[in-house]
Amino acid sequence: MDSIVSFKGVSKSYGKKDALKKINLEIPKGKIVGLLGPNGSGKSTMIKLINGLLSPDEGEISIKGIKPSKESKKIVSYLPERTYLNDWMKVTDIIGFFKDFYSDFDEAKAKQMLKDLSIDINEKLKTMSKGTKEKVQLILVMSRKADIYILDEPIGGVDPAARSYILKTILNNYNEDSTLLIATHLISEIESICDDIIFISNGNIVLQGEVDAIREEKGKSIDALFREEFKC
Ligand SMILES: Nc1ncnc2c1ncn2[C@@H]1O[C@H](COP(=O)(O)OP(=O)(O)OP(=O)(O)O)[C@@H](O)[C@H]1O
Repeated sequence: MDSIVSFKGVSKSYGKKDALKKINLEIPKGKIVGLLGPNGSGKSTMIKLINGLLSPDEGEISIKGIKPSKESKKIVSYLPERTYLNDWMKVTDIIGFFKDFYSDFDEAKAKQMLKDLSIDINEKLKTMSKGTKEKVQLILVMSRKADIYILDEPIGGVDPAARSYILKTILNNYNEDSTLLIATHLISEIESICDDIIFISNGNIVLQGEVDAIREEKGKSIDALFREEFKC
Protein backbone atom coordinates (compact mmCIF):
# COMPACT_ATOMS: atom_id res chain seq x y z
CA MET A 1 0.00 0.00 0.00
CA ASP A 2 1.20 3.44 -0.95
CA SER A 3 0.66 5.60 2.11
CA ILE A 4 0.50 9.40 2.46
CA VAL A 5 0.38 9.79 6.23
CA SER A 6 2.21 7.58 8.66
CA PHE A 7 1.97 7.36 12.47
CA LYS A 8 4.70 5.37 14.20
CA GLY A 9 4.22 4.72 17.93
CA VAL A 10 2.46 8.05 18.46
CA SER A 11 1.15 8.97 21.91
CA LYS A 12 -0.45 12.18 23.09
CA SER A 13 -1.75 13.09 26.54
CA TYR A 14 -3.47 16.14 27.94
CA GLY A 15 -2.32 16.14 31.57
CA LYS A 16 -3.39 12.75 32.91
CA LYS A 17 -5.71 12.02 29.99
CA ASP A 18 -4.13 9.70 27.40
CA ALA A 19 -5.83 10.84 24.17
CA LEU A 20 -3.73 8.62 21.83
CA LYS A 21 -1.92 5.49 22.88
CA LYS A 22 1.08 4.35 20.78
CA ILE A 23 -0.76 4.63 17.48
CA ASN A 24 0.67 2.89 14.40
CA LEU A 25 -1.17 3.76 11.23
CA GLU A 26 -0.68 4.16 7.50
CA ILE A 27 -3.27 6.27 5.67
CA PRO A 28 -3.46 5.07 2.04
CA LYS A 29 -2.84 7.49 -0.80
CA GLY A 30 -5.58 8.26 -3.33
CA LYS A 31 -8.45 7.06 -1.16
CA ILE A 32 -11.41 8.51 0.70
CA VAL A 33 -10.86 7.45 4.28
CA GLY A 34 -13.38 7.77 7.11
CA LEU A 35 -11.86 8.36 10.55
CA LEU A 36 -14.66 7.09 12.73
CA GLY A 37 -15.06 7.02 16.48
CA PRO A 38 -17.36 8.19 19.24
CA ASN A 39 -17.02 11.54 21.02
CA GLY A 40 -13.70 11.89 22.79
CA SER A 41 -12.06 8.91 21.03
CA GLY A 42 -9.11 10.94 19.71
CA LYS A 43 -10.09 11.93 16.16
CA SER A 44 -9.41 15.66 16.49
CA THR A 45 -6.19 14.98 18.37
CA MET A 46 -4.94 12.84 15.46
CA ILE A 47 -5.91 15.52 12.97
CA LYS A 48 -4.27 18.32 14.95
CA LEU A 49 -1.08 16.25 15.15
CA ILE A 50 -1.06 15.79 11.34
CA ASN A 51 -1.53 19.53 10.96
CA GLY A 52 1.25 20.37 13.40
CA LEU A 53 -1.15 22.14 15.79
CA LEU A 54 -0.08 19.71 18.49
CA SER A 55 3.16 17.79 18.95
CA PRO A 56 3.28 14.12 19.90
CA ASP A 57 4.66 13.17 23.33
CA GLU A 58 6.36 10.22 21.66
CA GLY A 59 6.54 8.64 18.23
CA GLU A 60 6.74 10.07 14.74
CA ILE A 61 4.32 11.39 12.15
CA SER A 62 5.11 11.98 8.51
CA ILE A 63 3.12 13.37 5.59
CA LYS A 64 4.48 12.39 2.19
CA GLY A 65 7.75 11.71 3.97
CA ILE A 66 7.98 15.06 5.80
CA LYS A 67 7.26 15.96 9.40
CA PRO A 68 4.30 18.21 10.20
CA SER A 69 5.69 21.68 9.51
CA LYS A 70 5.27 24.82 7.42
CA GLU A 71 6.33 22.68 4.46
CA SER A 72 3.66 20.03 5.05
CA LYS A 73 0.94 22.71 5.32
CA LYS A 74 1.49 23.39 1.61
CA ILE A 75 0.20 19.93 0.72
CA VAL A 76 -2.56 19.61 3.33
CA SER A 77 -5.92 21.36 3.00
CA TYR A 78 -7.56 21.34 6.42
CA LEU A 79 -11.11 22.01 7.54
CA PRO A 80 -11.00 22.40 11.32
CA GLU A 81 -13.82 21.36 13.63
CA ARG A 82 -14.37 24.97 14.67
CA THR A 83 -14.08 28.01 12.48
CA TYR A 84 -10.87 30.01 12.53
CA LEU A 85 -12.27 32.71 10.25
CA ASN A 86 -13.19 36.12 11.58
CA ASP A 87 -16.89 36.79 11.65
CA TRP A 88 -16.59 40.36 10.42
CA MET A 89 -15.01 39.22 7.14
CA LYS A 90 -16.97 39.07 3.92
CA VAL A 91 -16.68 35.90 1.82
CA THR A 92 -14.78 37.92 -0.78
CA ASP A 93 -12.21 38.99 1.89
CA ILE A 94 -11.69 35.37 2.83
CA ILE A 95 -11.21 34.42 -0.82
CA GLY A 96 -8.47 37.09 -0.97
CA PHE A 97 -6.93 35.64 2.16
CA PHE A 98 -6.85 32.11 0.69
CA LYS A 99 -5.42 33.47 -2.58
CA ASP A 100 -2.56 35.18 -0.74
CA PHE A 101 -1.93 32.27 1.50
CA TYR A 102 -2.17 29.25 -0.77
CA SER A 103 -0.62 29.19 -4.22
CA ASP A 104 -2.74 26.12 -5.07
CA PHE A 105 -6.05 27.96 -4.40
CA ASP A 106 -8.40 28.01 -7.40
CA GLU A 107 -10.40 31.24 -7.06
CA ALA A 108 -12.63 30.59 -10.07
CA LYS A 109 -13.60 27.18 -8.75
CA ALA A 110 -14.49 28.59 -5.32
CA LYS A 111 -16.58 31.38 -6.84
CA GLN A 112 -18.44 28.94 -9.07
CA MET A 113 -19.31 26.67 -6.15
CA LEU A 114 -20.46 29.66 -4.07
CA LYS A 115 -22.62 30.78 -6.96
CA ASP A 116 -24.12 27.29 -7.34
CA LEU A 117 -25.21 27.51 -3.74
CA SER A 118 -26.50 31.08 -4.12
CA ILE A 119 -24.04 32.36 -1.51
CA ASP A 120 -23.45 36.10 -1.87
CA ILE A 121 -19.71 36.74 -1.70
CA ASN A 122 -20.35 40.24 -0.36
CA GLU A 123 -22.10 38.92 2.71
CA LYS A 124 -20.29 38.89 6.06
CA LEU A 125 -19.91 35.57 7.84
CA LYS A 126 -21.49 37.18 10.89
CA THR A 127 -24.92 37.37 9.26
CA MET A 128 -24.84 33.83 7.85
CA SER A 129 -26.43 30.76 9.41
CA LYS A 130 -24.13 28.15 10.93
CA GLY A 131 -24.79 25.77 8.03
CA THR A 132 -23.98 28.40 5.38
CA LYS A 133 -20.74 29.30 7.18
CA GLU A 134 -19.80 25.60 7.14
CA LYS A 135 -20.51 25.42 3.42
CA VAL A 136 -18.31 28.48 2.77
CA GLN A 137 -15.43 26.97 4.68
CA LEU A 138 -15.76 23.62 2.99
CA ILE A 139 -15.83 25.23 -0.46
CA LEU A 140 -12.64 27.16 0.32
CA VAL A 141 -10.88 24.08 1.62
CA MET A 142 -11.96 21.97 -1.38
CA SER A 143 -10.85 24.70 -3.82
CA ARG A 144 -7.21 24.08 -3.07
CA LYS A 145 -5.32 21.55 -5.15
CA ALA A 146 -3.81 19.66 -2.25
CA ASP A 147 -2.32 16.18 -1.84
CA ILE A 148 -4.52 15.53 1.15
CA TYR A 149 -7.76 17.08 2.38
CA ILE A 150 -8.50 16.66 6.05
CA LEU A 151 -12.05 17.42 7.08
CA ASP A 152 -12.92 17.41 10.79
CA GLU A 153 -16.69 16.92 11.15
CA PRO A 154 -17.62 18.60 7.84
CA ILE A 155 -21.33 17.83 8.07
CA GLY A 156 -21.98 18.15 11.79
CA GLY A 157 -23.84 21.44 11.75
CA VAL A 158 -25.92 21.24 8.60
CA ASP A 159 -29.35 19.81 7.88
CA PRO A 160 -29.71 16.47 6.03
CA ALA A 161 -30.50 18.14 2.67
CA ALA A 162 -27.37 20.27 2.90
CA ARG A 163 -25.37 17.24 4.00
CA SER A 164 -26.01 15.45 0.74
CA TYR A 165 -25.02 18.60 -1.19
CA ILE A 166 -21.84 18.87 0.85
CA LEU A 167 -20.94 15.24 0.25
CA LYS A 168 -21.60 15.73 -3.45
CA THR A 169 -19.37 18.83 -3.38
CA ILE A 170 -16.63 16.83 -1.74
CA LEU A 171 -16.88 14.03 -4.30
CA ASN A 172 -17.07 16.32 -7.32
CA ASN A 173 -14.00 18.23 -6.26
CA TYR A 174 -11.91 15.39 -5.15
CA ASN A 175 -9.26 14.38 -7.63
CA GLU A 176 -8.29 10.76 -7.82
CA ASP A 177 -4.64 11.34 -6.95
CA SER A 178 -5.38 13.08 -3.70
CA THR A 179 -6.45 11.64 -0.39
CA LEU A 180 -9.43 12.64 1.68
CA LEU A 181 -9.57 12.01 5.42
CA ILE A 182 -12.99 12.69 6.94
CA ALA A 183 -13.46 12.52 10.70
CA THR A 184 -17.06 12.05 11.78
CA HIS A 185 -19.45 10.09 13.89
CA LEU A 186 -22.20 10.46 11.24
CA ILE A 187 -21.26 7.16 9.67
CA SER A 188 -24.40 6.23 7.78
CA GLU A 189 -24.07 9.55 5.91
CA ILE A 190 -20.53 9.02 4.70
CA GLU A 191 -20.31 5.23 4.45
CA SER A 192 -21.23 5.22 0.78
CA ILE A 193 -18.41 7.59 -0.22
CA CYS A 194 -15.57 5.99 1.76
CA ASP A 195 -13.08 3.53 0.26
CA ASP A 196 -11.46 2.81 3.62
CA ILE A 197 -12.29 3.32 7.27
CA ILE A 198 -10.34 3.67 10.49
CA PHE A 199 -12.19 2.99 13.76
CA ILE A 200 -10.70 4.73 16.77
CA SER A 201 -11.80 4.04 20.31
CA ASN A 202 -10.40 5.49 23.50
CA GLY A 203 -7.12 6.47 21.84
CA ASN A 204 -6.54 3.12 20.08
CA ILE A 205 -7.06 2.10 16.46
CA VAL A 206 -9.45 -0.86 16.75
CA LEU A 207 -10.10 -1.56 13.06
CA GLN A 208 -8.77 -0.36 9.72
CA GLY A 209 -9.41 -1.53 6.19
CA GLU A 210 -11.36 -1.35 2.97
CA VAL A 211 -15.07 -0.73 3.41
CA ASP A 212 -16.12 -3.48 0.97
CA ALA A 213 -13.81 -6.06 2.51
CA ILE A 214 -14.98 -5.23 6.05
CA ARG A 215 -18.66 -5.35 5.03
CA GLU A 216 -18.13 -8.72 3.41
CA GLU A 217 -16.13 -10.18 6.27
CA LYS A 218 -18.47 -8.96 9.02
CA GLY A 219 -21.67 -9.37 7.01
CA LYS A 220 -23.01 -5.94 8.00
CA SER A 221 -22.79 -2.27 7.17
CA ILE A 222 -20.08 -0.07 8.67
CA ASP A 223 -22.83 1.86 10.46
CA ALA A 224 -24.20 -1.33 12.05
CA LEU A 225 -20.69 -2.42 12.98
CA PHE A 226 -19.96 0.95 14.56
CA ARG A 227 -23.18 0.85 16.60
CA GLU A 228 -22.28 -2.63 17.82
CA GLU A 229 -18.64 -1.77 18.57
CA PHE A 230 -19.45 1.43 20.42
CA LYS A 231 -22.70 0.48 22.16
CA CYS A 232 -23.25 2.75 25.18
N1 LIG B 1 -7.28 20.59 25.34
C1 LIG B 1 -7.61 19.48 26.02
N2 LIG B 1 -7.39 19.38 27.35
C2 LIG B 1 -7.71 18.25 28.03
N3 LIG B 1 -8.25 17.16 27.47
C3 LIG B 1 -8.49 17.21 26.15
C4 LIG B 1 -8.19 18.36 25.35
N4 LIG B 1 -8.54 18.11 24.07
C5 LIG B 1 -9.04 16.85 24.06
N5 LIG B 1 -9.02 16.31 25.30
C6 LIG B 1 -9.45 14.95 25.67
O1 LIG B 1 -8.77 14.01 24.85
C7 LIG B 1 -9.65 12.97 24.41
C8 LIG B 1 -9.70 12.94 22.89
O2 LIG B 1 -10.32 14.16 22.41
P1 LIG B 1 -10.55 14.50 20.87
O3 LIG B 1 -11.04 15.90 20.81
O4 LIG B 1 -9.33 14.13 20.12
O5 LIG B 1 -11.73 13.48 20.52
P2 LIG B 1 -12.71 13.42 19.25
O6 LIG B 1 -12.76 11.97 18.87
O7 LIG B 1 -12.29 14.39 18.23
O8 LIG B 1 -14.10 13.86 19.89
P3 LIG B 1 -15.39 14.60 19.24
O9 LIG B 1 -16.02 13.62 18.29
O10 LIG B 1 -16.25 14.83 20.45
O11 LIG B 1 -14.90 15.85 18.59
C9 LIG B 1 -11.00 13.27 25.07
O12 LIG B 1 -11.08 12.51 26.25
C10 LIG B 1 -10.93 14.74 25.39
O13 LIG B 1 -11.72 15.03 26.53
